[in-house]
Amino acid sequence: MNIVLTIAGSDSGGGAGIQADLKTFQELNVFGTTVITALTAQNTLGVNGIYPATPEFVELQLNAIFDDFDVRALKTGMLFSAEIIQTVARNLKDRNLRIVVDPVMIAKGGQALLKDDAVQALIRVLLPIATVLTPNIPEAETITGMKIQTGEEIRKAAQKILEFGVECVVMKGGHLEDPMAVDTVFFQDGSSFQMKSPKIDTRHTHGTGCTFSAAITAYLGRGLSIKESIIEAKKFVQAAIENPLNIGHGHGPTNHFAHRLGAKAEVEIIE
Ligand SMILES: Nc1ncnc2c1ncn2[C@@H]1O[C@H](COP(=O)(O)OP(=O)(O)O)[C@@H](O)[C@H]1O
Ligand SMILES: Cc1ncc(COP(=O)(O)OP(=O)(O)O)c(N)n1
Repeated sequence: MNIVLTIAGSDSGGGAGIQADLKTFQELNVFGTTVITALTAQNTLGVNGIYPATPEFVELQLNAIFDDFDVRALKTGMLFSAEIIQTVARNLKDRNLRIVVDPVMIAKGGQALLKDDAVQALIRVLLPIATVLTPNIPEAETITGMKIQTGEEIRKAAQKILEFGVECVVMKGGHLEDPMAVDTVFFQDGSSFQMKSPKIDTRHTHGTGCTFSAAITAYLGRGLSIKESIIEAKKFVQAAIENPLNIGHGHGPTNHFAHRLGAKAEVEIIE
């Protein structure tokens, strides 16, 4: 069995964070383990409170996992503070791991999931060891300090992110004014490709970023290439958005079961 890990925050509402990651891992036939960085009191209407773990307890969880399991790939989600980021990066360095970094900063309801002063730590210690970084446009703007609206601005920002040391960056286009959900992927060797799918008109998009990065991690854990993992993950999240569950009174979760129930999503790949 392929073992993967998520280092992220708990979403009591079950649509994002650790819960979305574990559901995705289960659906994609990998064994999921967890390191919880923070508890959130959260539902589809918003985040009512955050209770972070101490960096020492994050390290204790990491040791528990690495002392016993042969983890092949992992993802990071909500990391909350510079201290937790430093603890995580220190414990991941020099291990033979494929690392997906989802630079979670702000929840859909506007609540901060990463402290402002933690962004520099993310750039300095986590990006250099990342295999894949999956920023949405606002996150990419914060990381690069650049305004991003056009295709050319996406390319320039991606170039700057690659200079921070990540192997591959997926610039997620879900937040752009576009009838299609277009993600553009850039690699260190200068190659790139685009993934296009119809943008679904729905408010049930809570946890889309978590689900996408968890699916990339699952496919990497199963031994797929970086490119294949990203394409298959885009299909997984598209199917999850296209078949909503109608849970809660706000931004409802995506449907992790859609894949198991045979939902197929068409994603156009443009080289
Ligand atoms: N309404 C939508 N319809 C189809 N795909 C979407 C939609 N919103 C986001 N996506 C896709 O979901 C994935 C996660 O992106 P996004 O929602 O932007 O992440 P985040 O949750 O980090 O803001 C990306 O592949 C993006 O293109
Ligand atoms: C605990 C926790 N982690 C991450 C998020 C953000 O998830 P994301 O997939 O970006 O979805 P939205 O918050 O944008 O709906 C979260 N909310 N909680």
